[in-house]
Amino acid sequence: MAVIEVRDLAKTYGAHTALHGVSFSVERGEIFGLLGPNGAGKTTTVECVEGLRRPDAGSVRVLGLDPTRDGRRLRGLIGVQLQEAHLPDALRVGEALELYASFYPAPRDPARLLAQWGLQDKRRTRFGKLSGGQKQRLFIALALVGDPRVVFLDELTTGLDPQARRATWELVRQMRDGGVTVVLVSHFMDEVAELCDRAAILDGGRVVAQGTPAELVAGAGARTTLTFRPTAPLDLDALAALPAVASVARDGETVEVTGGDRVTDQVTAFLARGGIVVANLRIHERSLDDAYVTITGGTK
Ligand SMILES: Nc1ncnc2c1ncn2[C@@H]1O[C@H](COP(=O)(O)OP(=O)(O)OP(=O)(O)O)[C@@H](O)[C@H]1O
Repeated sequence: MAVIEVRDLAKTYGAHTALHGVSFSVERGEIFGLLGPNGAGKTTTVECVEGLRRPDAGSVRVLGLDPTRDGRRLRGLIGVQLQEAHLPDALRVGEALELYASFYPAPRDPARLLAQWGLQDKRRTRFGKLSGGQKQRLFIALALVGDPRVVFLDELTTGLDPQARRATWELVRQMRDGGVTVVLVSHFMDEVAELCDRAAILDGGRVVAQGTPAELVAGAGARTTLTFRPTAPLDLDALAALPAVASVARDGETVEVTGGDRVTDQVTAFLARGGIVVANLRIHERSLDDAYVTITGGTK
């Protein structure tokens, strides 16, 4: 069942159209990514879904509720990761969680959340004294304290070291495995490839691609590129006729072949059949990062 259903969402700020009919849906228990370059419309979209912004046209349903009409009820069911500026430096970690817990009818136990997010030793530490990673974990704990069914995470791991990023990803998976639906706004393709079950790429206020990370990669064109230098004459037409090969090009002595899933097997078998030894063989598998650059024209 779709937990979030967005249809033909449109939003204009003065003369500037930020969203031109955005549609996507998020299923229960998914981690869904929203990607796109600066100004693509991610924040506007998420704010319309959260009920913080009123769309000009289109429809949004979250857990069956209309965020513009049923905003109060909806806010009790969703969690939003805050940005840093929203907490005063003097507030202690434990106080922040107790305060946010007091806003909800059936909050999670703050002490358990602190332990779960590795902040039990920081209960009495003031917000201003936390490291970047600890602040991030506190924001996530605050987003979860109301026991939400849908959580919105924005720039989840910005500023975290590689180890802290991986630890955060693991906690987000645990969140999902506990039945929470997660919407993740991100600029990091490795994060999306690692975490998201599905994602939509926004560009210029439109959804330009959506699917699983693997589908996004496959949809952006040839998946694999092989380059090599043959040490004997090579029949390029016969190479191009192999079923998995999409293109063959020669640049000086180097041959570049692109193609689908089986291209590496077919090209190496072809070379072996002809007894052709190659030098400098390189195989590049298209990543989500490559696909994103192709889809959005290179900006992040
Ligand atoms: N309150 C506003 N008033 C006027 N224009 C706005 C307002 N908020 C956003 N915009 C414009 O709408 C477009 C979409 O902005 P939005 O913040 O939704 O993009 P974004 O994808 O979240 O970008 P970023 O990655 O930079 O956060 C941008 O061109 C932005 O300048």
